[in-house]
Amino acid sequence: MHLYGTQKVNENGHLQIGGVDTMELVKNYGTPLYVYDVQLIRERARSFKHTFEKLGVRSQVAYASKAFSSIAMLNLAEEEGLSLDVVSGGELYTALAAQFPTKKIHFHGNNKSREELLMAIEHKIGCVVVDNFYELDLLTGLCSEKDCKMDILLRITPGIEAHTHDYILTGQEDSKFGFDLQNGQAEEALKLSLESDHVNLLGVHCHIGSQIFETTGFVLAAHKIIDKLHDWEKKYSYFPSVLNLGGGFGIRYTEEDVPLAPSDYVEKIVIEVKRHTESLDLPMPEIWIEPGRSLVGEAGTTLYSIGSSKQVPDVRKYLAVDGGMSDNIRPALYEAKYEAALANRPNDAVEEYVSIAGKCCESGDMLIWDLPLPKTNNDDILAVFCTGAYGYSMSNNYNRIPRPPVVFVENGEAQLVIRRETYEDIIRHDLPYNVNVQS
Ligand SMILES: Cc1ncc(COP(=O)(O)O)c(C=O)c1O
Ligand SMILES: N[C@@H](CCCC[NH3+])C(=O)O
Repeated sequence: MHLYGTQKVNENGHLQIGGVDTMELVKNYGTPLYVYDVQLIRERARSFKHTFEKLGVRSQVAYASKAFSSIAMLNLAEEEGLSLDVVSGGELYTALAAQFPTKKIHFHGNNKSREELLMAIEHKIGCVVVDNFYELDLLTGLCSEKDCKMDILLRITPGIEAHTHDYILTGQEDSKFGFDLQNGQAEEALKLSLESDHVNLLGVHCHIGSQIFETTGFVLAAHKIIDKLHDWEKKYSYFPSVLNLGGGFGIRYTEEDVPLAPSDYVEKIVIEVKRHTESLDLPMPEIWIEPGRSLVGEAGTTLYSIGSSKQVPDVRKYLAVDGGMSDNIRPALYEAKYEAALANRPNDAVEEYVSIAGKCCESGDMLIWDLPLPKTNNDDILAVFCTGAYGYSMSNNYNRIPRPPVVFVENGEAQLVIRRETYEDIIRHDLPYNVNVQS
């Protein structure tokens, strides 16, 4: 069993996280339950930040809040000195509710609405990462109406195929995101931005995909962009102050995944960017990155109660838990793999292989295939590891299942930071249909 962060097997023989016995957590908060190891999140954030400091490079490390957005999480991000990437009015609203410093918020998205851009303008956020011509036109129009100027980055698609799942690739030419670097769109966007009195072009952005284990893709993207910036500097006498290389740094879900440490990703990429800019006699831009998964992924564990089981003779045994694709849709969506263990007796010997099913009415609602476990009973608690990124944030109410709560643990203390949804919450927005009422 691989233990993450502060996880250990304690004197009771139970899995402990952040100094708190997971059986205590189950007793106090029930299951399913998302548990976050706060110290591990802090360590990750510090590792990214300190590496930039060590290399003497001006930087911003923006937490990509799509990975897990909640007021408490954003409080933590602020405490650790991170900036913030939001991609919707809802994520921005959460940041405002958390009183996150607005100047450190970057607004992403490939189809920001007029209302969302107005929200960004009204709250004077740090910058908008402009994704397309429609948005550039909309934003300059709104800034003109409001008589203001917004700092922007242009999102560029560098034409890089990173090695990851097709659905989480974003840097290739045939992508819904960004201005294409090869076909002239990026240059056209640059010209329009430089001509506008209502946007201030801070620099360029690219994000090549997610769950990436090598630095080759990042370095290739940076090189392609810097080469183009070199041409543009000669043509337009413009060189950006910011190069944002996005997120996408991989984490360990299973033993098949061998990610680099955050410091290694940063160090390798920054050294290459420095080398390349120097070779072209260009200034070193400020480097921004946007890690999501790598800040929170390994810090999250989901605790489930074990319920029914079914033996398909000579094929497999299914073991069902009290959650599933409603709290972790990644296996169904990406065939994502996870490891798990019994939280109440993690060191017991393996006796069989079982496949962990969710409780949703969907054959594809399987969390883990062929998991080695001791023989289980209904008092057992299954801990699924590494669920901190895109677990809660992609959770849903399929089959009208309430979302589980989230607990932060640190230094032996547990704190509820998102409460469990109730059935009342589930019907909160429903209205009856009364055929006799015309409205
Ligand atoms: C623009 C942008 N930045 C950052 C991220 C965060 O990615 P990850 O969670 O893989 O670090 C994403 C999501 O893939 C993204 O689309
Ligand atoms: N949600 C995805 C990654 C997409 C990231 C957003 N661009 C995942 O769970 O892996």
